[in-house]
Amino acid sequence: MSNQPASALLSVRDITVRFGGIVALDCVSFDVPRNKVCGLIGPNGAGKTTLFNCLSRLYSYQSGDLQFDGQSITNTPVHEMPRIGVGRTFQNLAMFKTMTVRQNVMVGAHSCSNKGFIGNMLKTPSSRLEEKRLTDDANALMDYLKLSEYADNIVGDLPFGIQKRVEFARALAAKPKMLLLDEPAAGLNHTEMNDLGTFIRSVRDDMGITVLLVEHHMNLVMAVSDWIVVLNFGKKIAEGTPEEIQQHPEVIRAYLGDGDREAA
Ligand SMILES: Nc1ncnc2c1ncn2[C@@H]1O[C@H](COP(=O)(O)OP(=O)(O)OP(=O)(O)O)[C@@H](O)[C@H]1O
Repeated sequence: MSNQPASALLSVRDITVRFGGIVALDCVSFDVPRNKVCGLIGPNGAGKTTLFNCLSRLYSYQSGDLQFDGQSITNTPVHEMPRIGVGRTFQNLAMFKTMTVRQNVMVGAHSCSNKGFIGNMLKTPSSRLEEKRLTDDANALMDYLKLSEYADNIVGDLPFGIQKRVEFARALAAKPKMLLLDEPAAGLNHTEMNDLGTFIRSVRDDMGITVLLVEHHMNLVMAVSDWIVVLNFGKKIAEGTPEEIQQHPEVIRAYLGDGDREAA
């Protein structure tokens, strides 16, 4: 294996976000290397979701730049994000709950399709071919995520853990280069959490997808991350390997230190 550092797929450069008087992100910079799992952690209110929302282009930042695959995405509209290769899941599942599993996965697939509305409407030969390719890909993904038996079930009728897998399938159907996972372990039982760890690693290893993971379950973050970035009160306080982060004095203080602060 080469000793060269992996090139960054995402570069976060001096991002600052203010909400009135609150500085949610204060000049935050870090790189996410290609084909790695990067954990983004920090206590409540540290700025993790705000950063995810900047990356998804749901929030604007007052200063700084986000470079994805060598290009600034500062002016990229939110609807373009799937097409440039950024996929995302949400804390509160974002899906069409009255549609079937298959229909949800096809929505994800269509979000990166290059066939326009007119081509699809007129059913041109090339749009029919494209539709077949998307359907085949969706079937393969449902297979991969063990969802085939639920393909024609309404999503809202399925147990929570399966709905989560549908959300992953929908995000993966758009063939992202990077997947943003926002607290994917929330609400999962122990077995589902173990399956999630396996899934995150396989997304990296089998599909070559880079993952940025916001998660409060430290065991999961430490088990799956190649690199971890720590925020506290909107500032980056540390980054490193899971081993380095677990021993980092400022990280330990951030998680355990409220008592010290009050005592001071
Ligand atoms: N839309 C908003 N309007 C005003 N303040 C906001 C908004 N979004 C976030 N904030 C504030 O910005 C700060 C960072 O919040 P953020 O939700 O990004 O933290 P977080 O690390 O994701 O926290 P948690 O782990 O609790 O989800 C907090 O002080 C929060 O109250």
